[in-house]
Amino acid sequence: ILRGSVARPHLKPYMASLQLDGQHICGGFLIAEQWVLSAAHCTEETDGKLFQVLLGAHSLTEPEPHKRLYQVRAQFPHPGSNIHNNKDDLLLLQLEEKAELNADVRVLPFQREDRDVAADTVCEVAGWGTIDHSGTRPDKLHQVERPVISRDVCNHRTRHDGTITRNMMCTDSRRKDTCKGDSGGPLVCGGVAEGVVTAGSRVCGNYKKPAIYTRIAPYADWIDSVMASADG
Ligand SMILES: O=C(O)c1[nH]c2ccc(F)cc2c1NC(=O)[C@H]1C[C@@H]1c1ccccc1
Repeated sequence: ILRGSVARPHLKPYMASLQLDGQHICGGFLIAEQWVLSAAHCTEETDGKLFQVLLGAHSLTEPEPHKRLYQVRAQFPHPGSNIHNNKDDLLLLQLEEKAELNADVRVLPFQREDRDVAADTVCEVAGWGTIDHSGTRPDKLHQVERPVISRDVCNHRTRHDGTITRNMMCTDSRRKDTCKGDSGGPLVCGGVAEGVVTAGSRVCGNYKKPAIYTRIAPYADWIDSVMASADG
């Protein structure tokens, strides 16, 4: 998160850190007791290894009361996701067991109504991604508020030039922005997850390249079917 602030500890109890060998790779969030939603691109360099999912954390390194690392039973990248573009950039992770819910570990509801969030709506996004242009990696969760920009503005020739589909949405990236390591985290508007930070490589903090999110509502049926099928 560029030019945001340290989050209030454990006030975003749905946040997950997707890790490999103890290293934060991407964000994610708890959508059900045994399920975390993230971004499919985050699995690109894992050569088949499964993530571990850290829940209940504020600091990535310090001991905290409800912090717990969960094994993943199975990972389900959206079948339409691919390395060439940001389409269908969603990943469902089934935890090895149901997460123990408490003050620091809670499910975040996601939007099921497929209607665009109005431009200028201020939403918030959090993560353990880079916090400056030198790529400094924070130990504590950071957050930032960002206004939604319309798909037409985001698709302008000088911005994302028509690549933003109706299954995506954008926020203004002037100065304050998401960045590497924040991918997979939720864009929360009015207490509901409306989008997932896409994990395609992208410049951060440049107003010419707004942040891109996968809208969740269009995928509600896919999410429900995967959770129902995998004895979730
Ligand atoms: O965050 C992303 O956009 C993104 N997209 C990817 C695609 C493939 C892929 F193998 C990884 C990623 C990845 N995450 C990262 O590189 C994470 C490792 C870097 C990081 C940055 C800040 C703080 C901690 C760790």
